[in-house]
Amino acid sequence: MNASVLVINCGSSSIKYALVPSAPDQPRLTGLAERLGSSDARLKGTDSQGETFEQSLGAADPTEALEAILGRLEGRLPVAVGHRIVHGGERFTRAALIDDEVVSAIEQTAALAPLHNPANLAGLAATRRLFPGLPQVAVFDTAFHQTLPERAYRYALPEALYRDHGIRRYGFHGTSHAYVSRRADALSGLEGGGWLTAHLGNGCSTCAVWKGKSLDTSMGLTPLEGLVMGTRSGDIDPGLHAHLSRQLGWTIERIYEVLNRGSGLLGLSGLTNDMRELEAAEAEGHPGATLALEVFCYRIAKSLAALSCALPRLDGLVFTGGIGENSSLVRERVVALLPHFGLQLNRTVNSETIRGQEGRIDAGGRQLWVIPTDEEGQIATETRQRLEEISA
Ligand SMILES: Nc1ncnc2c1ncn2[C@@H]1O[C@H](COP(=O)(O)OP(=O)(O)O)[C@@H](O)[C@H]1O
Ligand SMILES: CC(=O)OP(=O)(O)O
Ligand SMILES: [Mg+2]
Repeated sequence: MNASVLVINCGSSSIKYALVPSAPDQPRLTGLAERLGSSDARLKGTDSQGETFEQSLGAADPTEALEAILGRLEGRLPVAVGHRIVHGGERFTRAALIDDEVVSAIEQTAALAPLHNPANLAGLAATRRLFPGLPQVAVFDTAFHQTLPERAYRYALPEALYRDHGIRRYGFHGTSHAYVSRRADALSGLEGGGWLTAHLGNGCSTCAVWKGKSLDTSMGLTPLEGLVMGTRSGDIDPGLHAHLSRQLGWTIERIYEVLNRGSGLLGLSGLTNDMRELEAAEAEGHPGATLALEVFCYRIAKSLAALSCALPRLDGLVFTGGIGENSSLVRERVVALLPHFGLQLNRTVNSETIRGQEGRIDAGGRQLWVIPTDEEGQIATETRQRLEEISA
């Protein structure tokens, strides 16, 4: 199919979009409508000349924001829309063409991802209204991890909670882990290697990939499990909820809010969830920033070491996401915590590797890669593949 796919990632207060042409050398149109739900929503983006723009959207709802996005596509109408849907439960092991039945199946998983799925569904409903004639495809964060073996996806909880309520580990960021592990296979010349991938953005997760399949990952039932993230705690003692409730009288809503939005790098540092600011603050001697960085890197290394058990053979480690792609400091500290893995960092290349570039940063031993993720490109690819299979 030789035409553009419009990729929509609809969050609780923002819509990210990308118009992805089939030819990689053609420019993408990308942007972000943010602060939706406030009276001061804004649309920012980049046009085909690479010029940035910003416009006010007032008190726009998702439909109005999508209409404004359409106005920025420079008349290049897409042939299909690909939606990022965070939770696909056990039902979706791959991308799905959207119809009423698929929408109702996604609605049923909404309880498992209350932060993400309702917003994804609102975007889906608005785009279906705006583009009634276009095929729309749902691409799930969870689908890539549906290859996890049962020993990796089950919690040690009563069986009925799994059987009757779907309580299990699902994993997220699947489009990113799938994309960067495939690139690592291609760049290394290893067909179907054993990779540990670390997606470090605002949300952070690790994954063990063997012959192109996810065998384990750090996120679980929800995107809160696992690593320390920008504002999310990652792993905590499951006894914490009862303790906070009994000792401090906290409600479940308050605990949820603190673990999701007040913890992680922000909570530890008492300063910010932004890695750039933390690095600058640490350099100036801010103790909270130093601690946040230390815990962040240690937990990544610990998670990678644990996930290595899932792999028959470890060929190397891949860093991606805003932090993984840009922070040479975080990469250096994580690698330094894994000396027994036979990892040797090429410090010069590591500190010179810049955003937007793929690069190998080891000095021998197991491979170390920085690979910029491309969730939008991967969603467009899976959208095209699904439509080609259906029309074949
Ligand atoms: N040059 C940089 N150095 C260190 N961290 C960076 C740099 N650029 C971006 N980051 C960090 O990347 C994180 C955001 O990652 P990103 O993948 O863009 O987020 P999202 O998950 O929202 O897509 C932030 O913590 C930000 O500070
Ligand atoms: C699932 C998840 O954590 O997504 P994000 O990183 O976009 O918040
Ligand atoms: Mg992200």
